[in-house]
Amino acid sequence: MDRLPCVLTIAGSDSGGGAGIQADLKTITMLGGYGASVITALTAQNTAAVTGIHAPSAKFVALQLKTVLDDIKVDAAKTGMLFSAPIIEALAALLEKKTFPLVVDPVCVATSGGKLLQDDAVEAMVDRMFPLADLLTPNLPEAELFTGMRIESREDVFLAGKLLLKMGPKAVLIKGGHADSLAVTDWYMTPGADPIPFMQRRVDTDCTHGTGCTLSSAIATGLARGLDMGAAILRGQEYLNLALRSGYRLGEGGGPVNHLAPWTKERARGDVLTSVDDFGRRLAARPGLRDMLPRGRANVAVAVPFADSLRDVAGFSGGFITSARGMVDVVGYPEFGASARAASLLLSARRVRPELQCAMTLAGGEPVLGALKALNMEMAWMDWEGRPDYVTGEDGRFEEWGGLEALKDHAAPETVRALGDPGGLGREPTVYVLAPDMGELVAVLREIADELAENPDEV
Ligand SMILES: Nc1ncnc2c1ncn2[C@@H]1O[C@H](COP(=O)(O)OP(=O)(O)OP(=O)(O)O)[C@@H](O)[C@H]1O
Ligand SMILES: Cc1ncc(CO)c(N)n1
Repeated sequence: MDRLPCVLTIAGSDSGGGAGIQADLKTITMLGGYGASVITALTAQNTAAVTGIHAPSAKFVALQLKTVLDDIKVDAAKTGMLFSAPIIEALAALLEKKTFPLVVDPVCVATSGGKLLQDDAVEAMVDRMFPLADLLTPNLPEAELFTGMRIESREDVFLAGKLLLKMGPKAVLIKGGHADSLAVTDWYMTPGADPIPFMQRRVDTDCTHGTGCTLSSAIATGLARGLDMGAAILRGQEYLNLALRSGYRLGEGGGPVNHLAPWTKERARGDVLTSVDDFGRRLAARPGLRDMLPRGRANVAVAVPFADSLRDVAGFSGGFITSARGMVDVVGYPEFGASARAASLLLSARRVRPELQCAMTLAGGEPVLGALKALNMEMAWMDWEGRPDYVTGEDGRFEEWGGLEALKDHAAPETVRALGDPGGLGREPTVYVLAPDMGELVAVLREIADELAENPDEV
């Protein structure tokens, strides 16, 4: 086995497990690093509060660092909660000789409000730690504290960044998690260069315990793996965003981000392929589906949890084709990235309805429309005529744009069971049925088939 890149975290322990050393080690492991740790302080903490802090002597904290460095080759490190001036002094004296990149997350206050840096340690943090940082990652309140200025506008962020850079770090990332906007922008600044925005979509959640710790560890792991700073920040943000989207409530306070999210997603891939395969067999075994499927290609799209690209949605490599007798030919094999149209539609629908996991192409002619109506299944229509110029009919681009628009414009998007494409010159009208899981998709198709055949035993 090749050696894993070693990432050292120098931080406090969070007994609740969502932030601090615990978040750091989970992040480092998930992103392919080997995590070593120097514990600066123990916090008695849960999701709601920090109820106590117990710090070892500065000498013992330094002994942990010296002992790790004497034996283990560290490829990158991060600091988090450093707690007191003596601890900072003792660590800095050793870190001055470091040969690896260091990310300094100047943790001051827990998300739940507990103070994690003593007031008289602020100066030591600035004087001793900032000059050692390859990247400093303050959130907005921390940037305000260290610069002594109020940050209310983008210009203020840039000015604060300049002031922080003067304190010695090679680069600064001012995190925007605490600002109030649709996208979250973290501003990356280096001396003499224009600020660079790193944007992610804002996740509507209060499960943000440990976001800062997770991001700084993820960046350090990227650096340890040899990424440059820009790529390490981007990868770190992507990981954090997925972990935020799949966060969950653990106790009374803001829940933790889900560090395991990439693994959960990966593990689901096998199950999704199996379900696509089963679905194809069931469809192929049913005669009389002529009215249900379009004359051209149809496909099924099934997404893994937290899917965010076509690579996360499976279908059949060649889709479905109906023969003149109404038999379905399943073409090819289950594959991720296969069904461009149905998958693009599903991904866009999931932006409004994240619970949707499946979509399937049906014929858009009167029989199916009539059946949907008779079954009281709510439909929304995509607007081929109203599409902007850059939206072509290729590769699912229309479905990606049209599906989102149709759901966004609908008065009650949560009630929509199918999205219609009216078709046009050379385009066959189609309907995409939407479902939260495979069982539901099969049930809906059965209802439609029953309605079409007026025969309760079909499909
Ligand atoms: N709701 C959100 N949606 C998307 N990204 C977010 C959200 N909240 C925070 N982030 C991102 O999380 C990272 C940490 O930002 P934040 O400003 O919350 O740091 P922090 O306050 O140091 O974190 P901590 O809660 O661990 O103290 C940043 O990259 C930020 O953009
Ligand atoms: C130990 C520790 N470090 C950092 C944070 C910041 O979220 C926290 N809550 N607890």
